[in-house]
Amino acid sequence: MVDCCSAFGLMPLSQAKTNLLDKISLVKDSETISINKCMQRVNARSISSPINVPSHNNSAMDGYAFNGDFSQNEVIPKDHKFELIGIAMAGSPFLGELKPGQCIRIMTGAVVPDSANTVEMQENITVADSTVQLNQSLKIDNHIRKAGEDITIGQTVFEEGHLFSATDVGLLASLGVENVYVKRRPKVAVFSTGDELKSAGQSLSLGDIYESNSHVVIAMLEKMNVEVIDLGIIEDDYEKIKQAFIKADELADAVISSGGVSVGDADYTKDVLGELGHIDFWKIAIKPGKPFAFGQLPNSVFFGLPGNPVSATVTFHLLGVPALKKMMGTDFSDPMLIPAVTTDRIRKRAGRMDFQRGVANINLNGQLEVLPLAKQGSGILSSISKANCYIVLEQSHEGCNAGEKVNIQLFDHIIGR
Ligand SMILES: Nc1nc2c(c(=O)[nH]1)N[C@H]1C(S)=C(S)[C@@H](COP(=O)(O)OP(=O)(O)OC[C@H]3O[C@@H](n4cnc5c(N)ncnc54)[C@H](O)[C@@H]3O)O[C@H]1N2
Ligand code: MOO
Repeated sequence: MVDCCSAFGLMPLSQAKTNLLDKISLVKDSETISINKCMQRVNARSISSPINVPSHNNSAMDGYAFNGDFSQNEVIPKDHKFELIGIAMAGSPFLGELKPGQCIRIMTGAVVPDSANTVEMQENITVADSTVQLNQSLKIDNHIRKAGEDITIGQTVFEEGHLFSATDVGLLASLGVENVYVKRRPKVAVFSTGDELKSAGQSLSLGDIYESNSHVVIAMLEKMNVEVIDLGIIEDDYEKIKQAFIKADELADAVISSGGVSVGDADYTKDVLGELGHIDFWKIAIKPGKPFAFGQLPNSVFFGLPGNPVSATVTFHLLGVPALKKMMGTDFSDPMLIPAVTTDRIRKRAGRMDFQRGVANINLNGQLEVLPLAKQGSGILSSISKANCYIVLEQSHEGCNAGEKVNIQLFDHIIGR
């Protein structure tokens, strides 16, 4: 049976995504870099811990470490007194041995000697001369951070394919790791097509607009930490667009253009793609973003984003991001769909899967709600700039009233940490 969309030449998003991802291969090379440069880079070799973290039992508080007699029951009673025999600072351990009934002064992070079996914070202690008295009863192992309780020596800390975050950099540093072996950054060439497109600083004649799609795409590519090759604005001229394709294909693993993928008289993108390479598909059953084109060039894969700014952003999010993540060698699974209640009526006709722009937040009842933004046109860049999520409406969805449940996808879950 032919579904409504393939009858009109529109491919369902899931099928488009599967087709596209099948054609994406992982960048081959890897390199060694400093951990300080590894944010948003993909780990190319599993990393195991060279040490225990923490490497020694240490105190979680400024206070006193005791050798308490826990043989009767597991609590030392309030008012119990200990003899104070020394001090342990972070970086200056106490090297003696505590006998039962003895204690030492200890600072947060200092080694708890093997001969101490519990720690109390100084607020719960009374000290007079060399005697330390408990203001409340004390349990064994209190406030001791055990060696290896976070990570044990030899434990795998990062699998191959892990995308490093800022806190991962800290974790690597805490293990004494200086360098990591990571996948090469994919090279991505970007250009925009259109006679009407001008750059900031240029004056606008009637019909001209300031070009924005490459700025959005490049900003998102930089967030993904891929290598960007900015080829600028190309006029609506078949030969010039062809030359841009050839140059981009020579330089990059992936080429992303915007504009010229519809049916207008100056929409040359897919014709050039067909001449130089192969069109895998064109037109998908989504709104916005229907005329997206995907194909292959001799050395690279090609993503033809539609010119309308919201359509370009949506198609980059839905298809460009997972493809590049796959190329980078990291997780490219779909971002979470989260149920939320719409605060307003949503209009939609059955046919295309719709990615409306919304603002999600937790209301006073603790419920996740989403406001569908009023202006949903595919040229309204300010709406997507205001939004923090997509309201994801399946192809057959026919709109709904305020108070009904819809699914959302948070932008932060799409483009990553
Ligand atoms: N007869 C039909 N016309 C259109 C259809 C259709 O199915 N039949 N589809 C519409 C849809 S949906 C979209 S989306 C657009 C996509 O068209 P193109 O990819 O060919 O894009 P352009 O025509 O070049 O531009 C569309 C629009 O976006 C502005 N634009 C283009 N590039 C940029 C840029 N880099 N920065 C900012 N704005 C840009 C451009 O000025 C136009 O206003 O086609 C519909 N038409
Ligand atoms: O798909 Mo177009 O992107 O609806 O404006």
